[in-house]
Amino acid sequence: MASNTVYLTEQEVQRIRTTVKENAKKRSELRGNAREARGAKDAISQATGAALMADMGSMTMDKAKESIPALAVGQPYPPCTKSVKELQPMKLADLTMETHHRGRQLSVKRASPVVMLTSRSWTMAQDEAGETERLELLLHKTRHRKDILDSNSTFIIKEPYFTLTEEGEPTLRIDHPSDLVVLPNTQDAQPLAPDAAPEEVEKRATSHKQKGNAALTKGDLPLAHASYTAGLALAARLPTPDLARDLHRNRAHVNLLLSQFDAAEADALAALIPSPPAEPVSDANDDASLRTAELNAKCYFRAGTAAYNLGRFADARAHFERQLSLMPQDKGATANRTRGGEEEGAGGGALTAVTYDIRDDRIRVAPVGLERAIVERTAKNPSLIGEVMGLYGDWDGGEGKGIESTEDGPVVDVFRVHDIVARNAFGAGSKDGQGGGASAGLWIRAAYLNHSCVPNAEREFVGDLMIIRAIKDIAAGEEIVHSYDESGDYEARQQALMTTWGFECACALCAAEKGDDAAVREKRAKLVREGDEFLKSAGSSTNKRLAIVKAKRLLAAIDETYDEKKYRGLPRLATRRLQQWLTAASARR
Ligand SMILES: C[S@@+](CC[C@H](N)C(=O)[O-])C[C@H]1O[C@@H](n2cnc3c(N)ncnc32)[C@H](O)[C@@H]1O
Repeated sequence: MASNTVYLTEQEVQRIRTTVKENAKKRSELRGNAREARGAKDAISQATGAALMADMGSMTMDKAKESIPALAVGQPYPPCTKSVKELQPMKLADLTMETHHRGRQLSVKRASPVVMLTSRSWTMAQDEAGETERLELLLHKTRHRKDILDSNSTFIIKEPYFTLTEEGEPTLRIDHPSDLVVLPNTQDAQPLAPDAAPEEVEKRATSHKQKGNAALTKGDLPLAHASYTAGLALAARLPTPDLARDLHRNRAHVNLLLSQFDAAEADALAALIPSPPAEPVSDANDDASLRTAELNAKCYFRAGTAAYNLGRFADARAHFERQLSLMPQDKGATANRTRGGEEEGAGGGALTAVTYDIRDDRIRVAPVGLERAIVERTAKNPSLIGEVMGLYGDWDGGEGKGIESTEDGPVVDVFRVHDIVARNAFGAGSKDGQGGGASAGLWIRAAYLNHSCVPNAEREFVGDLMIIRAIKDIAAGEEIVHSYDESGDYEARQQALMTTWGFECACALCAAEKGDDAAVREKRAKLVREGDEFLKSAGSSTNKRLAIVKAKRLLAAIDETYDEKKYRGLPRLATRRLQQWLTAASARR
């Protein structure tokens, strides 16, 4: 994104820098020190008070204060790449300061209310030995729109990281969602004997299905999903597949609602009834085949919706075509089919944060809502992980590089997502990505396009649909390039490209501008600034004729700074905005 530099006062910048650096120093000095035990009673009452304050704050003005969180970034570490089974259990008493306890796992339960803040939530947790410690979850603190910590389940923390909060308080801190495993609440599960009679198995599986349906009606999607899954485990033991198909079909629907599109498509296809042959139903008396066609059409609709949301438009179209061929009279199917072929950006989440990156000492505004949406979407849909993680980012994942799952589920490195978003996201609704992080999105295919100041393509948006449009003839095999930053001022452009994307542009235009005399460049930059000032006031000018004369004069002055021969065939970016204004103003006259 071109405009992710935030304008803070020098004092504020210094304060953020100093705090983050001092914290980093303090943390490194404490590394390896033994943890100090906490008094359970005090710890719990501290969390209870803070939770109350946070709740009250969320209803009052304090929310605004927390709604732009400040986050220190640039000290990435990989997520745990082992399964819980492969890790050695440890106790809270074994924790040492500023340590990633590699190869270990910690089992705790929540012992206090959850303090829910915008970018993080925390609680006091207790292990079996009765020790208490603070546990904090960053950014990715919700699952199924519910705070993960707000649960009575057992939490397994994989390779726990024990550190200090920004305020200097010791805490267990979880950045990668996959480092926290929430054990299902198995209290009421009574396993069925392996040799139970099929009637008994069917009865139990049906009861899970009914429980799932009831949960779905109430909107309790996680419970509906768990119930259908429990039902499926039993239905697999039955001699006939009908109940399993029903459960798959229902779970496909829940998976769609949970944005688990990989699983939704797999469920929908597993629910297909293979016979009678998939033909249009012509004989209305044939109830059984009509019912089969209806059910299969439903499956194809769910599979199509899933594929569409995964950005696999050809597959989505194929599924919708099948739905349509089974139920030609179904108008919904026709509408769905026409949607296949649209491009989609993974938008979502207007939350922004001020970040201080320790690596380059810079303060930026990061669209952390987008990061969170991408982490959630990829973690729920593992088929997308490779595509997203293949994009360019500074942190390559370290030891976790290329690892997309463990036995416990998908693994998404949040630090890599952060860096990828910084280098690859664009703001929808404006060509240059200006407009802050609120409407930012990651368009995976477009993100593979490189920059040139002499582009052969431009991006445009229709809603969240990004269109890459050729602006000149492009030969077969020629690289398609667009401009990340169209600033007419060479220095400003180079600075934006370096700050946001980390490279120095070496295109023909930059080579020519770099070769210009410093005095010429300064003169041009000064005229561009003058032009910008002029454009700001030109709209309100009462004497249009005079304004046009002035614009033409400025344009001629900028033009003069370009050497005719050297700039032959190259765009004169510094003149662009004035040119555009003049064209529009002349047309209006
Ligand atoms: C949006 S990505 C473009 C795709 C990227 N090249 C890749 O392979 O994933 C932006 C990154 O590509 C590189 N890049 C893009 N245009 C470039 C150019 N003209 N010169 C050098 N590096 C460029 C920079 O590293 C930049 O941070």
